[in-house]
Amino acid sequence: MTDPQWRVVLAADEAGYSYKEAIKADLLKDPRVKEVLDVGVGSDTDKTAYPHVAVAGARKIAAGEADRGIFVCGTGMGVAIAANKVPGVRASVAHDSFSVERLVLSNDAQVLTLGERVIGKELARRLAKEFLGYVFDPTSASAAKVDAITGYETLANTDADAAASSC
Ligand SMILES: O=C[C@H](O)[C@H](O)COP(=O)(O)O
Repeated sequence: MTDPQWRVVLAADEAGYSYKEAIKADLLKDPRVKEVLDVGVGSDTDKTAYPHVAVAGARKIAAGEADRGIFVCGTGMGVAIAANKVPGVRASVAHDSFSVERLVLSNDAQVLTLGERVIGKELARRLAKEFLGYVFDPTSASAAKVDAITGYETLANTDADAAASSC
């Protein structure tokens, strides 16, 4: 068995809480996982809106405190959109095995998002497990495309800085 490699951050709103907890229980038994960070919510009655937990989780990755994230909301879409606002973070919903594979191998995404109101719990658990089985190859043909995403991000940030300083 290889040494545990993944520090995984989990996030969910109230609509995704149940799946987050199921995935957390799986990760805590997964020999590939060395640390699980949970940025909330802490109960299915916590009304914290999905952008706040998604950005908190994405910031853990941007800060180098976590390698991967698995974020859950009703659809998986809101947490993905919010997580992608954090520079350096690539997140997407993926509800089938092929998409999960390509999310890592094509897009070098650090964050998988899932929709508790869209797919069944057993599929969500399986996809979370599969997500940790892929590692991006920086020598692959996909690397230049991911670099292009990052290039646009840098440009956008520069524009944002310029706009902010002009008003
Ligand atoms: O994308 C948003 C999520 O599905 C969230 O859990 C529910 O958001 P809503 O209450 O705005 O539909």
